[in-house]
Amino acid sequence: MTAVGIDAMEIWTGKLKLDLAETFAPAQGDDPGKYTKGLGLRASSFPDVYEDIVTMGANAAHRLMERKGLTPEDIGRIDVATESAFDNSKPVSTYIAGCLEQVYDENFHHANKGERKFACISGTQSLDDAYNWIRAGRNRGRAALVIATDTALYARDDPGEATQGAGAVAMLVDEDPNLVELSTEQGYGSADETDFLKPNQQFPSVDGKRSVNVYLARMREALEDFAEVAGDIHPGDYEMIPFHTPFPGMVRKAAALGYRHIIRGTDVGDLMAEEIGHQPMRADFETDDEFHAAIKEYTDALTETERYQDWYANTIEPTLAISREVGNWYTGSVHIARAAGLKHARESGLDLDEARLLVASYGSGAQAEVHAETIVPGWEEEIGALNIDEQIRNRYDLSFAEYEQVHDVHNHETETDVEEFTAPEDEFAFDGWGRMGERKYRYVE
Ligand SMILES: CC(C)(COP(=O)([O-])OP(=O)([O-])OC[C@H]1O[C@@H](n2cnc3c(N)ncnc32)[C@H](O)[C@@H]1OP(=O)([O-])[O-])[C@@H](O)C(=O)NCCC(=O)NCCSC(=O)C[C@@](C)(O)CC(=O)[O-]
Repeated sequence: MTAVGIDAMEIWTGKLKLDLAETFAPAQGDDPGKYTKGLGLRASSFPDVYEDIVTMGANAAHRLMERKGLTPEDIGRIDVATESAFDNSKPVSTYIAGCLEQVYDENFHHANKGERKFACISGTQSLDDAYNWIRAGRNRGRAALVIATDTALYARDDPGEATQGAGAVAMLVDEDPNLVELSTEQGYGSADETDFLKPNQQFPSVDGKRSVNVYLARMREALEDFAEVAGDIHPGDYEMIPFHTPFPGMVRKAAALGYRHIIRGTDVGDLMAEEIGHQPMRADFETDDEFHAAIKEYTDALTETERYQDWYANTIEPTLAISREVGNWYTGSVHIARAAGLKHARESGLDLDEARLLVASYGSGAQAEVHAETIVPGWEEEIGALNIDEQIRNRYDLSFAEYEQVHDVHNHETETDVEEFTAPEDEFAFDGWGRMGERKYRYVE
C-alpha cells in the first residue's frame, strides 16, 4: 500500500506577543508562577490589526507552496479547520484560495474546498479527509492542502484568557510523504459534552475545570479504542506523543494518566509495582471517593519516579516547546506539538527514520482521537525548513494597555481604530470590507 501522510508543513504565528509572566500576571494581580509553572506557558501570540484567520492561513499555505515549488494545479483540495470562522456560509478556504490566486497565474477552480468544525480536533479530522480522499484514489495525482487556523481569544477576565493564542499551520498531504505516514488504525473517545462551546457567539462559554476532566476522560477512551484496533501499547513503542496542547499543564496531566494506563501488564508496570506498589483496583475499595483518592496518590507517586520522569523528558516535554511560547492555537495545537517534537529531535541529532509517533488530538464538545504516525526519511530537511523560532523572536512585545486595544480590535462587538504594531511585508493583509460585508485581502510586497 502506498504511504500517505504529511509531506511538508509550515507554521505562521500571529505577530504580536503577550508576555504572561511579565505583562499579564502583574496586571491581573497573579503570581507569575501560575502561568509559567502551573499552566506551563510563557507567552501568547496575537494577530496584529491586519491579521486574521485568513491572512495567517494564506501566509502559511503560501510559504508552503513556494518552498515545495507548487502551483494551484498541483492542489486538488483545500481543507480549512477552524473554530474562529466569521461567516456561516462561505468557507474560509475560499477566502484563502482567493488570496493565493493573487500571487499565482493559475487558479484553484478545480480544487474541492471546505471547512471543518469540531473545536480543536477538526485540524486532525481535515487531515483524515485528505488522507481518505487520496486513499480512495480520487486525487488524480494531486495533493491536498490542509490548513488549521485560529484566533483563540476568550472574553476579558475569563479564566481562559491565560491560554489564548493565534496562528496557523499549513500541511501538504500527499502520497510518498517526506515527513510522516499516517496509520490506518485510529481510536476514538466521543461524547455529547457541554464544557466549552460558542453558541453563535465569538468568545467561548467555558467551564474550565470541567473541560480538563472531559479532556482526560475522552482521551482515555480514545487510547482504549486505539489499543483495540492496534494492539496493546508499550511505553517504549513511541518516540514521542504529541497531544492537543491547550496549555502544557494539561498535557502534564494527560501524560501521567496515559502512562499509568499503558504500563499495565507490561515489564515497565512490573518494575513500577516493585517501586511504588500495584495500581489501585476499584474492587479493593468500598466507595468511589476512596478509590479516586488512592488513584491520585498512586499517580502522584508514579510521576515522582525516575523511570516516569525520563520517559516524560524524552517523549512529552519536547512537544511542548512551541506551545509554551504561543499559547493555544485550537485546531493547529496538536500539529505544532508534532513539529516541536521533531524540531527538538533534529536539533539533538536523533535518527528517527521509521520511528513512530502516537498523536493524541482533542476537541471540546467533545472528542479525542489517537492514531500512530511513522516518521519517514526526509523529515529532517522538512523540519529544518521551518522558521518558527525566528517568527517567535520577532513578535512585537505588547504592553498591557496595548493588549487591551488588540483584544478590542479583534472583538467583533467593538469598533476600535488602532494603528498596526508591525508592518506587513511579503504577506497577505486584511484590506477592509466589501460591498456584501465580506472581508477583503491584498498581498503586501
Ligand atoms: C485551565 C483553566 C481552567 C485554569 O484556570 P484557573 O482557575 O485560572 O487556574 P488554576 O487556579 O486552576 O491554576 C492553574 C494551575 O496553576 C497552578 N498554580 C496556580 N498558582 C501557581 C503558582 N503560583 N505557582 C505554581 N503553580 C500555580 C494551579 O495549582 C493549577 O495547577 P493544577 O492544580 O491544575 O495542576 C483556565 O485557564 C481555562 O478555563 N482555560 C480554558 C479551557 C481549557 O483550556 N481547557 C483545557 C481542556 S479543554 C481543551 O483542551 C479544548 C480547547 C480549550 O482547546 C478548546 C477546543 O477544543 O476547541
